[in-house]
Amino acid sequence: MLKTINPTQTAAWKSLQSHFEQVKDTTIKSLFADDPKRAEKFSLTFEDQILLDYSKNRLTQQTLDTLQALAKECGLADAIKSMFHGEKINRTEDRAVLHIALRNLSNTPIYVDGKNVMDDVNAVLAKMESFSQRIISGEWKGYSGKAITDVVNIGIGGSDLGPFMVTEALRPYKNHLTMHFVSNIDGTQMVETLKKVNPETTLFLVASKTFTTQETMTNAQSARDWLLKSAKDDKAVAKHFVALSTNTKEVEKFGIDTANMFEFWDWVGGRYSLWSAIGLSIVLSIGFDNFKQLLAGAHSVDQHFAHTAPEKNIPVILALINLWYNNFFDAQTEAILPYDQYLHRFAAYFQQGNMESNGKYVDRNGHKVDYSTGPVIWGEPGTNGQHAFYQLIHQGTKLIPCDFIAPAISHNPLGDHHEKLLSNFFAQTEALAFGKTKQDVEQEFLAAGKKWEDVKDVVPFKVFEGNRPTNSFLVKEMTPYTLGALIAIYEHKIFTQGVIWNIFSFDQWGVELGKQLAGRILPELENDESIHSHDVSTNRLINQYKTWR
Ligand SMILES: O=P(O)(O)OC[C@H]1O[C@@H](O)[C@@H](O)[C@@H](O)[C@@H]1O
Repeated sequence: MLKTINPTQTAAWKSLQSHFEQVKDTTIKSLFADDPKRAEKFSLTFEDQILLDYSKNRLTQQTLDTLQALAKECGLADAIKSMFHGEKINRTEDRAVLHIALRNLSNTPIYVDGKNVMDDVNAVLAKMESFSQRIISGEWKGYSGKAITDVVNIGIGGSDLGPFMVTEALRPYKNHLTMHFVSNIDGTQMVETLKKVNPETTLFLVASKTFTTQETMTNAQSARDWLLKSAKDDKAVAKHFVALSTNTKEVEKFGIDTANMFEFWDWVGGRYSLWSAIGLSIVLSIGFDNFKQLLAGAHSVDQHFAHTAPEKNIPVILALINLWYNNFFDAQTEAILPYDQYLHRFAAYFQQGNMESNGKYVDRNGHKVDYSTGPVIWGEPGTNGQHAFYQLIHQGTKLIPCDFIAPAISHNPLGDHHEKLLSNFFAQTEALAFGKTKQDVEQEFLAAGKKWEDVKDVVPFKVFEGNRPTNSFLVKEMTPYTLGALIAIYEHKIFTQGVIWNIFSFDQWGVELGKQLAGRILPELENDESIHSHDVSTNRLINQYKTWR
């Protein structure tokens, strides 16, 4: 089970506080000057596929050692064992946390309540394999006898972001099926999607762990109505709708045959579910063998996380580095910056992954914390971000630790595009770490033959103080395997931080209040009567809406 220690009360935290006072003004530049072997010491390679360089950070070996001592005092090693052994570490929902079982290709038994979950996991994987083969080969026919050409995944949050991110990231592995994702309750997304597809050849995947989520159920109902308008026979539903869910009863109620249901279980968190039946859109898009490679990459990282010494453990090190900025430098955000267009939803995916997991102010004792927990996660692919928000990262007043991710081998070697992309990837972390001094700026002006009088006023604006921390992930090639590994690295980083912050990373009560209030407001919108039941601001907004609509 997880310990319930306030991290700030540990001996290691106190050491970190005094250590912070000693090193807070040390620059990355001086750390490199003092140790020519720094890049070698502060980097790790995962299976000759991913090089993680974390040397461009504001930390010393002593920082890392003390952070490791903190993780130890907070019971990280036991917490990892608890998760892998299927203990109910999601205590507020009384559930185990076993996304690692979904990709447990070694098939070692994992028990929950005395039952080996691997039997069910393997059965659903086999069902996903045979179903996807029938769809991809064209053997499965729609109501009018035509093969499926388009797949629409209807889901939101964890039932959308993961499958969408991965199918985009693995486009080079795609088959002929066209994938669509509808998540928003805003009818616009469904209407625009339905314009692109033909009811005779479209398969809808209704993806919802609970099968009660308002957005998904409303979208699924509209899609069903749209299908039946053409098919004019309820029997068509069985040929065009499948469900990905944990809730058999609700699936039946919706009218989807449970033979067309792909099950998963309450020990799979929504934001950790792309490895489960929720990944069916991924399987349909890239085929089962590639999906299995995705699982294999994640499984390999699971083994690394569970069995590698903490000082060589990639997710642990990443967790500690960002905790250092979050809790000692008071950094509020972290940017994820993939230099890979295919990863354009990677930051959005981990926005949910991280913020829904560690955005908590109540600790595992039920008390309000007096330290900072999960950061704001954001990011966009490079080089687009460089021409938008990097100004603030380079010269703003906020400290923003950044993760840079790039593949060495491009799937699209067009002219010298990839060299140009990668030159930017390398240049940015160098610029952020080492900056540009006043002397450099002056030298540059002199070399360009400028007169000192003409340029001296502009010098301060051209100085980069540097010392902005980054991690670099250089991935050999973005394959299903390496992508699976990369996602699992981030998942376990989030887990590690949650353990140390003494919070529950696998519930999400913070999403409930808004849902509850929307449920109360919806019937109030049915007529044009003036509303007085809320605070004055909300009343006014509702009443203005009623006059304008
Ligand atoms: O998969 P379903 O049950 O539709 O949930 C979709 C999403 O709903 C939200 O409210 C959150 O709870 C997310 O964690 C979840 O991924």
